[in-house]
Amino acid sequence: MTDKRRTLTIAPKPAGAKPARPGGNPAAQYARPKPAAKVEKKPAAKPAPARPAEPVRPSHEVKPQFQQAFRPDLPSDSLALALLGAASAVAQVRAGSALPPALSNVFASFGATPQGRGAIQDLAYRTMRGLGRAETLLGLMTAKAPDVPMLLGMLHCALVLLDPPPGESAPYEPFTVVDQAVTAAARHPDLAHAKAMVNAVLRRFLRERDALVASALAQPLARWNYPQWWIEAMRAAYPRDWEAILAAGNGQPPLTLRVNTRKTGVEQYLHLLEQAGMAADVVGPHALRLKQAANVGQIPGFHEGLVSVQDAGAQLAAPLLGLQDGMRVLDACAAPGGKSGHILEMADVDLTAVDADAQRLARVGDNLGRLGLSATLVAACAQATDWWDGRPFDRILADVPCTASGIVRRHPDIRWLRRKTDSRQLTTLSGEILDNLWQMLSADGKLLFVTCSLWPQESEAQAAAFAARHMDAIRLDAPGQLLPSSGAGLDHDGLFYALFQKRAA
Ligand SMILES: C[S@@+](CC[C@H](N)C(=O)[O-])C[C@H]1O[C@@H](n2cnc3c(N)ncnc32)[C@H](O)[C@@H]1O
Repeated sequence: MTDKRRTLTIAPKPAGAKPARPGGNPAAQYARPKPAAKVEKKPAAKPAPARPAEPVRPSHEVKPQFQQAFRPDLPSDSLALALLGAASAVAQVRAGSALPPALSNVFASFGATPQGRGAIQDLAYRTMRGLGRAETLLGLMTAKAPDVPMLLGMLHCALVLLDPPPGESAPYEPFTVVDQAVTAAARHPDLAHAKAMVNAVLRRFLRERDALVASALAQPLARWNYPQWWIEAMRAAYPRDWEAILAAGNGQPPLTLRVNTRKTGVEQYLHLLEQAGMAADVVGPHALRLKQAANVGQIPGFHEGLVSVQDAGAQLAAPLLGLQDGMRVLDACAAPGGKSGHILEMADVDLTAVDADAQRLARVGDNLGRLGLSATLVAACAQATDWWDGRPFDRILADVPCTASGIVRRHPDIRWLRRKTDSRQLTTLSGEILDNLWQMLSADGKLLFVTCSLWPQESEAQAAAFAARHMDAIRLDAPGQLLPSSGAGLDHDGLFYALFQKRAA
């Protein structure tokens, strides 16, 4: 099967121009002809040393400009448009963007309707979860992966639809997927040349599905849908649990709510949900897992601040701090403010919320506003002191930046974006943050170190190294490494908690 590459048309040469000679300057053939002018004779200059001949760059070597934002004239609720939107988002992730901003770009450039957004988002997230398997299948059917990002994204998205994960039914009939993928390809400038290839690959997959899937599953990339280095690192870190951890990261995340006990109670809110026809399980002291996902607009009392969306594992942070009214509390990496809100719901404290990202920090203000709570917001780096007034804090929450390897079920793009070396850089930064914050803690005060990482170097090893550096740090009881789990009465992401108290002088 051949993937015919597009060639660029070369601008016509000006009439009368000499044919370009091999070895001439390729740019010269496009230069505007100089007006005829009197030429002043200069004394004869030394002949320039002969330059090595530069070959003319053939047109097929010129990288085409891809049009990932092109919106063809297709019905806004068609699967063809959803395939193109998702393919564009997937292509952006492969180029290094996180999925949420990639989707925002697609929605804006496509002028997507709410229904269209839902379809594009669903397909893009599915593809992130099944990318390793789709990539492996495509590799089995083509000699070389297509180098047009939209084409690659389109084939991955279509294969994910034709090949749902075990136990899940296919969301569309196979012939619909093939028909819509070919229609989409025909209407897009990056794909039109490969319309026949899209058709051939997808039909071949349908014909040879069993053999292709069996062959693909022999490869860890397809079996687990994570990069090879990630699989190996997880296996090394968790020799007993690595398979369950990888599988958990491929599951659908639940929608878990935190009940705002300043405004209502768990039983009372469960009743409100019931009245709205929504069933939920209790998965923590204030945590309710909805049985069916919903938009926040559909959640009773959300806009009035009765509840927030927060994973049950993340809901452990505020209670671990042992808060009391009147305390001075620092949330050092606060945005978007999930844990800040919980802290303020639990006690009347004077909260300072710091985050290095001013845009994300604004979301802390929005979230607290919805809950009817407030804090002092500071856009600053937690490893610096220039923002600190020198007054010690009674409690510090350090929910440090990390690789987020524990929340891949919510952010399935993370595994494809991270590099093996990211962890080392983030560990250095979080070590600096912890050391800096320690001096801001009062004697007897408590610092809670949190990550949403599963890599031990970011979590337990960091906590142990911190304790070794600070002889005045007493390590108190805390959950340590929580592996992602879901089940009856239990459902949380992978998080790490270490709690330290400063020895009184
Ligand atoms: C894990 S998130 C915090 C989540 C938050 N605690 C919550 O519960 O909603 C980490 C945050 O650290 C911020 N951050 C990254 N580097 C930072 C730094 N050097 N100083 C302060 N904040 C930083 C990021 O902008 C991000 O918002």
